[in-house]
Amino acid sequence: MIKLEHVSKNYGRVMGVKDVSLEISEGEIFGLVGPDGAGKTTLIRMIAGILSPTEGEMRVLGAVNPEIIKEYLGYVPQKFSLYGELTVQENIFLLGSLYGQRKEEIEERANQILDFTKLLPFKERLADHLSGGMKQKLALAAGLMHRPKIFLLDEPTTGVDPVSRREFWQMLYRLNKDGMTIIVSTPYMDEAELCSRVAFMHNGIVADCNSPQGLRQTYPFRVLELSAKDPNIKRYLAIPSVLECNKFGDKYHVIVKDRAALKEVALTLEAAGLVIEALKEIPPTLEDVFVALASEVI
Ligand SMILES: Nc1ncnc2c1ncn2[C@@H]1O[C@H](COP(=O)(O)OP(=O)(O)OP(=O)(O)O)[C@@H](O)[C@H]1O
Repeated sequence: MIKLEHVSKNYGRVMGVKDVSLEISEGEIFGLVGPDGAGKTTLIRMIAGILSPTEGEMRVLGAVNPEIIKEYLGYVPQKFSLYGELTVQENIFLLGSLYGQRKEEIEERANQILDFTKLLPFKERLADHLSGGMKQKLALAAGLMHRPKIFLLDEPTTGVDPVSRREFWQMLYRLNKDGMTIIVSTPYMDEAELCSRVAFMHNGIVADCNSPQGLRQTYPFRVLELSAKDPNIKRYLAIPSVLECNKFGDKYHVIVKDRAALKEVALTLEAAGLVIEALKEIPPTLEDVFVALASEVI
């Protein structure tokens, strides 16, 4: 459905995206994750036809012409870009008219999507007076106006409260169930878990791309979860069998090569006089995988 072959984008001397080849199939919820500046926005904007690649080729449903591609796509940008001084309904109506839809068609579609996004009771409210979560729903509604086949969303839930985030994802799931292909960038690991496949971006490249389960299964190391209260834990664990030690909430994830390291870690910490509250092997989380990909140890 979407095919990128050796796509690159440079902004003068800065490479936003480097030699990315990807295929996204119909019906996927395809996630893009990666640290700030990894190239996610650049990639999404190229697929959306807003930016042109400096190199490489991109096809969306067989088309290469951005003007044709735009017809198939809905796009929710990272920053709210609708009119704050217009009401919810006026924003939607305006978009409908920009797409050249007839008045009755606009009204019918606006009612459908405002109902779907639960914005109907707020249709007379100025966009500027909506909460962060509702603004994102309005952006989603706006992107749906022309019935796109593919929906691109750039960090749509960043800064949105957890309840609104869940509601937003329920909407994405319903759209996907009705046949829409979704490409979404997110900084949240729980959202990455909800995708059919995830591409992890780093310094403009796609470092890995697989299902969340596949990413965890191919992770080559073991993860030890450690609970111990000492600010110097990382320093004590500067031993050959420990590859990395990362803080996860109030615990640590100690990344080791093999199971034998568990004993060595315990002995090292005990020798340093540390009280270990808990130390056990756990399956790797997506975050473990991404941390390793970002530090280029896998
Ligand atoms: N218009 C621009 N001019 C120059 N450099 C840019 C421009 N847009 C992006 N970049 C650079 O390209 C790289 C990729 O940026 P991009 O915004 O695509 O990353 P990102 O993963 O979306 O990060 P974020 O989540 O912070 O937006 C970064 O180094 C960024 O500074």
